[in-house]
Amino acid sequence: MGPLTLAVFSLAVAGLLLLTGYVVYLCIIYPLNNPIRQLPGPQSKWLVEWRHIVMTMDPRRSPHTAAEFVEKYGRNVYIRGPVPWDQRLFTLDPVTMNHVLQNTTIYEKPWSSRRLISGLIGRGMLSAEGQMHKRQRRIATPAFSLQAMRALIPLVFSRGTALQERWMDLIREGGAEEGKGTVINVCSWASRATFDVMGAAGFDYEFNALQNEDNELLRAYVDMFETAVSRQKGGMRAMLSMYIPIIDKILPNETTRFVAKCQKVIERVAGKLIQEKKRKISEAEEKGEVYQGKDLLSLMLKSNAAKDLPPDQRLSDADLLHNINTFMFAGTDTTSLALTWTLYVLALYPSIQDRLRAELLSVAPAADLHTLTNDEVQRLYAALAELPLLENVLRETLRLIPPVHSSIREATRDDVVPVSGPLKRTLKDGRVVEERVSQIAVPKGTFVHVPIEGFNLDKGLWGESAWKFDPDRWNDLPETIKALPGLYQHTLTFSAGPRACIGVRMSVIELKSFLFALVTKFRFAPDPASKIGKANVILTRPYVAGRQNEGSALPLLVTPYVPDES
Ligand code: HEM
Repeated sequence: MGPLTLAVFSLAVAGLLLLTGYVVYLCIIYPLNNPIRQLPGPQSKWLVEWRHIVMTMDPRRSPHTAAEFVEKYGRNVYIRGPVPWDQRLFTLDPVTMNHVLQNTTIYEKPWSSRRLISGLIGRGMLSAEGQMHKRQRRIATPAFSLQAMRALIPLVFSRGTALQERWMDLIREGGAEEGKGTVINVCSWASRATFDVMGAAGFDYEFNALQNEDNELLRAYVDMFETAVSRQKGGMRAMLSMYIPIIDKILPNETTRFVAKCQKVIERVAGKLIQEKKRKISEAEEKGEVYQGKDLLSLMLKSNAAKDLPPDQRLSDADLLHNINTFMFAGTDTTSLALTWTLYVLALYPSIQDRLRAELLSVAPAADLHTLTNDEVQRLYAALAELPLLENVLRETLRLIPPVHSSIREATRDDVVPVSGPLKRTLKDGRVVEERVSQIAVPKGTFVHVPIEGFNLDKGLWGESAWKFDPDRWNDLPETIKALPGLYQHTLTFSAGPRACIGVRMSVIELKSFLFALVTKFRFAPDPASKIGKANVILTRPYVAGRQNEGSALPLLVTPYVPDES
């Protein structure tokens, strides 16, 4: 063996030893020494552990799991993620949760989930951390102000009216007899409508998804997001790509090639839109005018060009494009699923549906929606915003079926988190004892599971009826609720703290406007041929039992509402 070969060999051996040492540390030493393991929790004996994730994240099981955890182990529980170094704190303690969600410099989104998002839509607000995130959020905040959102109301209403008209067409085309309806997959239509809203409101672009789904940019977004959804269901390769992302580069498969193709289309078409917008803004400036664009992109470009913004705080065109992608990803299916689930619960509770319709009709203008002027639409929305049952129905559906089921954070340094009550510990002989402590140690690298649905459905906080749809509960909330963290009505549906949803106002406007357009024109009833189940595939989606492989669907019997029938 020559000296060069020997050196290469020695280096390779040293590298292998280092790698083995690191793997041993990650898989054995770090997990065994993490004090989080002292907390009680379900057993785990395996190197690769999926059961805890399934128990806590599958919406068919998760409410039972959370209730059982609180009963058996208390509100701070140790669970395992899929890999041994994924040591998780599962907390249903509002004080602990508040600490984690407020302290965004300590608790970040884990590298693996950020990579997954950024690999798809780039480094927008959803996946950025630290200064980069702050910069993006600062530039975007004015675009989501109350005033900016109000300006979008007529645009949102026009898409609600278009959806109403499309459903009327479907009922006519279905050849339903007078007074009879047809079965409509409300899930896919709600999704098309929210894509149209986001195209127009996000970057002044008409997808025309309610007319057909052929638009090149629409197809790129829809196909790319669907690939992400199907990947969530997907086996060993998906897991390997999550933890060892370079695999996608070295061994691209059909999925990675397909996503790259969609990204190219988005870069080309949406990239051109950004350039056109910039041109329009500077043309207006040259004429001494202010460009009047009301869409999120125009408003972000304006705040990005503000004279008092230091140059190192400005976003590049790539950052802007990634944030447009982020709004498409974070703002379309979330809202369409919220609408879908609301129509579903209204179908299950016809008396509440009737009460809601009566309330909506009490503010309905005599003229058809599409004939209203912008001012009339604004007045109509102002009246809708004051309706108590509409507000309660929305709060209650968003509480009961939050589209984002749960989230996750990782401690980027050692921390101690406050806890509100005694901790339970399971002794070796199986006895459970309670210990009075005010905080627990959370070492760097520990994951914190954020059970959004878990908090929203907690019977200890919301009372025995927590799992039931009861919009009237909002007229008389228990005191325990008012101390809960949450951006929206004491629920975690839109998360909490500096990383909470930026689009909450926009989605409420969409949901109220769409509910007005749909519930005043149609009656909704369950489709007797379809049993609906829930699954958490990135978001909590409806599926028809036995037909899960056809994708997310929620067929409802939709019948035109005839005003004098009740
Ligand atoms: C019913 C509808 C919606 C729900 C339930 C929802 C829920 C959420 C939740 C739970 C988060 C936090 C995610 C996490 O911590 O992992 C979030 C973040 C976010 N949402 Fe929404 N969202 C909705 C609509 C929208 C809309 C309409 C937009 C934009 C147009 C939007 C844009 C965003 C963005 C950009 C973030 C990241 C914020 C940040 O990290 O600073 N969302 N959303």
